[in-house]
Amino acid sequence: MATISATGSHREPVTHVIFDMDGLLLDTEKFYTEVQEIILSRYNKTFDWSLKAKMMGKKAIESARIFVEETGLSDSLSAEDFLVEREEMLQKLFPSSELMPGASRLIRHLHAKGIPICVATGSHMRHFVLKTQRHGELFSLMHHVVKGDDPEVKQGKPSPDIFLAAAKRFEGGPMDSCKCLVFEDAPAGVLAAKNAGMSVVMVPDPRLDISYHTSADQVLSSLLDFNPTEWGLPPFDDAKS
Ligand SMILES: O=P(O)(O)OC[C@@H](O)CO
Ligand SMILES: [Mg+2]
Repeated sequence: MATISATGSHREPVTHVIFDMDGLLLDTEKFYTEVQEIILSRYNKTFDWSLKAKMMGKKAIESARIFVEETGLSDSLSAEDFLVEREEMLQKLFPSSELMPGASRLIRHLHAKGIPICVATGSHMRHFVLKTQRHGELFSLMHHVVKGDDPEVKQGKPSPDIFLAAAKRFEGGPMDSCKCLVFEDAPAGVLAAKNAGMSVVMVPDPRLDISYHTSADQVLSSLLDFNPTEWGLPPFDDAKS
């Protein structure tokens, strides 16, 4: 089934699109999960999706603090040391990052139709470069990319900072928030988009608790299920009428 839920039945037509990156365009959330499971196993603890839900989409140091606190490890492992340990493993994994289903099709479609598109990711510059190194041509279609270590992003998601900065940098910006559609996979990202006054399509991992779906305007199981015309955007050329 394409649409899991559509909590906001009234859809504002949009003119600009902002994409999250990790877990939405790129299948990189699995790398974070993998290394966090390895680190926790050293302490005979297990990683679960309730903790994952709190960490994903956030700036590295913010999610590291959540990790050590929620797992009760803060006395033996600082957030900073956790990041150092995680980093060594992540750096080897990121260059093999693959696209999520439907990401290439949707980006190419919107770009071809002249819809301004950009990326707003909690990832900092160094990680962004590693993750996108096999996808340079696709990411070059973005009008701009706002990263987590951008000076304008004072606070990570769920703060609206990153999406407001993204809306500002479009041609003729700042764009009206209500004209911007955000695609997100993370609960913190969905809240950040809503805090910025934008519409948001959530494409969550199926392991995420469905209680996190309620803030999104639409919830899809894949980017392949997105119907641009529902949002006032041009239809896919191969769309069936
Ligand atoms: O904002 P995104 O692109 O999901 O990046 C966050 C990332 O650093 C890991 O969750
Ligand atoms: Mg994400």
